[in-house]
This record gives sequence, C-alpha cells and structure tokens, in this order.
Amino acid sequence: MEPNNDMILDISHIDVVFPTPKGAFQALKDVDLQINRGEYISIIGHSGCGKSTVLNAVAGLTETARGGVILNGREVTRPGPERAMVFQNHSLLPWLTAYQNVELAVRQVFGKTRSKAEQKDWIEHNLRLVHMDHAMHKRPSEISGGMKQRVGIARALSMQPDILLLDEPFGALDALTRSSLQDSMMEITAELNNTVIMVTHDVDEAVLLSDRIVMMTNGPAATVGEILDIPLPRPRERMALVEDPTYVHCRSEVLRFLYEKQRKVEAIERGKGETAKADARESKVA
Ligand SMILES: Nc1ncnc2c1ncn2[C@@H]1O[C@H](COP(=O)(O)OP(=O)(O)OP(=O)(O)O)[C@@H](O)[C@H]1O
Repeated sequence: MEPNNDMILDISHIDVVFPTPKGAFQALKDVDLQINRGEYISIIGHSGCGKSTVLNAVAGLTETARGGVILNGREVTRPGPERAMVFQNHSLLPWLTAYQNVELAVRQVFGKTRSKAEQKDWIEHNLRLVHMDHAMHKRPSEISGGMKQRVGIARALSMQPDILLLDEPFGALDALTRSSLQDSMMEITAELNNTVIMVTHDVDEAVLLSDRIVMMTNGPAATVGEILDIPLPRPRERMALVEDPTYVHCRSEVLRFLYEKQRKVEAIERGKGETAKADARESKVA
C-alpha cells in the first residue's frame, strides 16, 4: 500500500477497557481511523456508544488496552497542547476575564518563545477570530453561553494545536447561537486549515461541517460502523444546502445508519424480554 503522507493522526486498532465494580467493561473494540491534515471529522453514534472515549484516547486522557494513537508519527501517552480540547460545558476559569483565560494557554505554550507584546497580539488575534474582541475583558459570568464557548474555542486555537478535539461543543446552545458558532467554525477552519475531530449528536451539524462522518456502532465494544464522505464543496451555505441533493443524500445516509442501529437495540431488548418471559413460564411449570 502507498504511504499516506497527508496523514496526521492514526488511531490504530484501539481497544479501551474500563475497570468497574462489576468487572472490566470494554467500551471500544478495534477502533481504527486515519485522519489527514486539514480534515474535519465528525463522530456520531447513539448515546453512550463511546464517542467521547475515542476523543479522550486521542487527548491522552484515557489509556488504550490495545493498539495506539499516533500523532505526527509519535505515540500519544499523555495530554499535550498539540491536542487542544473544547468541551460542551465551557471550562473557563470564572475569576479570569476572557482575555486572561486565553492568556493562560498562550503563556503555557508560547511563554518562553514569544515576547509579552507578541503574546498580547496573539491573544487578541484569537479572540478576534471568534468575534469576541469586543468582550475580551468580561468575566464568564458576564457573557452568554455561546460567548463562553467562543472563548473556549479561542483558547484552544491559541495553542496552535496540531489537532482540535471538540466534544459536543455546541450541544448546550440554543438553535440560533449554535448556527452562528457553526458558521464561525467553518470560517475559522477555512482560514487556518485546522484538523478537527468533533463529537456530535446533531446530524445536520455533522453534514454541514464535516469532510467525513464516522458512524459508530452501539456499545459495549463499540467500533467504527461506517464512514461517510461528504463531497459538498466549500464554502458551504446552510440555507443553500437544504435542498441540495448531495446534502439530502448524506443526511439520510446518517439517519439510516442510526435508525438501523436503534432497531437492532430494540430487537435485542425485545429478545431479552421474550427470554425473561420464557424463563418465568418455565420456572412456574417447574
Ligand atoms: N471512566 C469510566 N469508567 C467506566 N465506564 C466508563 C467510563 N467512561 C465511559 N464509560 C462507559 O463507556 C461507554 C462509552 O462512554 P462515552 O462517554 O464515550 O459515550 P458517548 O458516546 O460519548 O456518550 P454520550 O453521547 O452520551 O455523551 C459508556 O457505556 C460509559 O458508561
């Protein structure tokens, strides 16, 4: 096979097993995924299937029991600023302003290599990218949820990570704020050509933003079920896409996958119910 020189991240056949009071729980089994530089990947799947666990393994927050995560040819063993994460619930320090929250990250990564003036310019540049320059001296309690999420994204971008890990970044926002952040994300990735892995539950969000959608099977022992290419040209305009046949097709492919998985779960549940009823009947007869 030809070597893939564009590949930045290799999630290579990973298993993740958690110890629980009831014994070992295998969350992921043989998850294998290669991501190219500049790609926007979404991970979608039913609740609890293991989407965040994949992201946490890439972040170096969760150990793998088998296989490994290789970023730029190096195995990931711990968290690092080259993998910046944004969570659903903004994790800003409440006593610091938006500017100071970003400054913390910039100091950590560039404290030794950039002058104070360069760091200031860089912090302001990143806050401008997410349209938060007007409120940079406000504390988290003085800004909306969407604005906090923008600051979280600025903080992640300011570290100039090789890869941006977004765990349902817009999940807690109302529909309008969510759309506006999705648009900002598309502008930013077009400008910076970031590599992104985003966990989402939202099919439209996944199709709008992604180059590929990774659809995961249900857990336990969840794995990559199907991968869907989204061949929509960029820039993408959400309103223009509503009736675009490629958009409609991609959307229905993801929905089909999710419904099929759901039907399987329901069939298994029904099967368990029937077995339980049969057991009960047998024990009565006995
Ligand atoms: N630290 C842990 N210890 C034990 N089990 C865990 C741990 N973390 C996750 N799990 C289990 O692993 C499975 C996958 O969890 P994960 O959070 O990755 O799913 P998810 O697809 O991101 O869920 P959601 O969509 O609801 O956020 C779940 O069954 C969860 O209960």
